[in-house]
Amino acid sequence: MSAPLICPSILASDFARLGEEVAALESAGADWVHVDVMDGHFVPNLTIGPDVVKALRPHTRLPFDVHLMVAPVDPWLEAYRNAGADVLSVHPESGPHLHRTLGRIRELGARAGVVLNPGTSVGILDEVIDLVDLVLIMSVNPGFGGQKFIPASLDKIARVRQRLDAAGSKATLQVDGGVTADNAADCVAAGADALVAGTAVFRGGPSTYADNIAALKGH
Ligand SMILES: O=C(CO)[C@H](O)[C@H](O)COP(=O)(O)O
Ligand SMILES: [Co+2]
Repeated sequence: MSAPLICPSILASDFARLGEEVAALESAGADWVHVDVMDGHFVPNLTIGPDVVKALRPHTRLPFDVHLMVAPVDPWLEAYRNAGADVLSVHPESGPHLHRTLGRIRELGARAGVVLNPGTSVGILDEVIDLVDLVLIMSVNPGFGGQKFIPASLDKIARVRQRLDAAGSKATLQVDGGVTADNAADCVAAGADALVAGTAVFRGGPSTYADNIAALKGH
């Protein structure tokens, strides 16, 4: 089993020092920077606009993995891509047309991700599997960091892994929400390739980031 990609969510970072925080993640061994975009409408929280992503871009060479919790999402794709997003992930419920949205993300030259909420069936994947470069399984309901991992997510990871393998898809399987060093290995054993973690990376301050990331990788 190879080590998972670790994608720290800057939702849990010090917003007063965001540039330094993303630079510190790179030195600490992170693989991607996960950016949670919330609109106060699709989810009950308001976070990071494209201008902030653009301002962060010169501070790290790590890919920006942008998780869009915005409805409607289509009007924002280009702005986040131009700001420096490498992956753009969308929720089917943020609509209105998932198939068109995923195609548009690829047209913009980004990797296209689809996000499955805890209450969203994995069946929707079958309809768009050829259009996705990443599947993000939410292991909490979206909107806030610091929530508890929903144990049933492990079975869902395994079911999505099976579907991706059966279809010959090389899409990355990512898990987001309540991921810690205690459940990371279970997520990987179930088939995850990439783990998002906010609280588990940032909670001890910058001197702990490298150890926290290593622990999530299983070292
Ligand atoms: O998408 C998210 C919430 O909607 C965040 O990425 C997620 O909650 C990460 O934070 P933590 O690791 O603290 O749970
Ligand atoms: Co997220």
